[in-house]
Amino acid sequence: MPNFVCGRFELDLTQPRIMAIINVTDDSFSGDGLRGNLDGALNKAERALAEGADILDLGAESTRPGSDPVPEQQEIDRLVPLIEALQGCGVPLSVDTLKPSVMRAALAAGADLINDVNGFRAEGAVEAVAAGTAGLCVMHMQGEPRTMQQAPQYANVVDEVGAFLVRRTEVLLRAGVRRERVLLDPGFGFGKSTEHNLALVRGLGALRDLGYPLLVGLSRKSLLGAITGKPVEARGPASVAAALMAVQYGAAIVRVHDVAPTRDALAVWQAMS
Ligand SMILES: Nc1nc2ncc(COP(=O)(O)OP(=O)(O)O)nc2c(=O)[nH]1
Repeated sequence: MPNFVCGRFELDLTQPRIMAIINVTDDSFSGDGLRGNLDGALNKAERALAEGADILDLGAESTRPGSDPVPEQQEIDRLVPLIEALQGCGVPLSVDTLKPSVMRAALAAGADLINDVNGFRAEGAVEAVAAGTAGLCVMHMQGEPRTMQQAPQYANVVDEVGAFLVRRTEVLLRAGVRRERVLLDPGFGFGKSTEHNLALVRGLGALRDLGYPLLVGLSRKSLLGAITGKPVEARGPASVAAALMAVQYGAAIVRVHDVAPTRDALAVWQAMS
């Protein structure tokens, strides 16, 4: 598998990688948002790096079910100082946004990866990222965060998610994006029922066969609450187990809140595989 190209970095994905979630939001579902608190976010980033994070994913707009959009200038004002402060941190800086103007501001500030939960569907999103070498995570979402969990429907969720990801990626490639810059993500919890999410976990191998590295985000999500009955703050062990299963099924990168336990679990997985 060729290295994943993301900005100033090339990531070797022959071993599973950890993307640490750094939310500077008001209302993230996991309650970990740092409300635009730059020092808090920097401390969290430093801890994630010390614990072995391979990528930092910076987000300033919650995309939890039922969430409302954040004004783009507020998103930019929260993200740009953080991106600038983390220059030179030694790992790729990912920015979790679906707004083209925020993508442009993030890239100008030095972001290495754009993580778009909307699959670069917004008007101008493809144009905002096509040039350059930033990594691009194409994620599937059915509907929009505000309403996506009301009644998600699929005839075959793995086939439909896969077809969407291929369509969006082909748009990027036609715009001149090199395939080594692309990650795919099925978007757990983004317009999916528990059954849909479980089918997608078991279907990760089929999505991996599309020919691009997979990014998977299951950490603390409602799927784990449905399985364990635990509230979001008690889903750490389930999140580690889910990350292991995702890697076992073919994920190249896991997006997590808790880096240290995930790092240990992946070390055990690698030693025993
Ligand atoms: N690529 C990708 N990006 C994502 N961004 C946000 C969330 C939601 O999780 P979180 O950031 O913890 O919550 P919130 O969006 O409420 O801040 N999940 C994903 C995901 O599964 N994949």
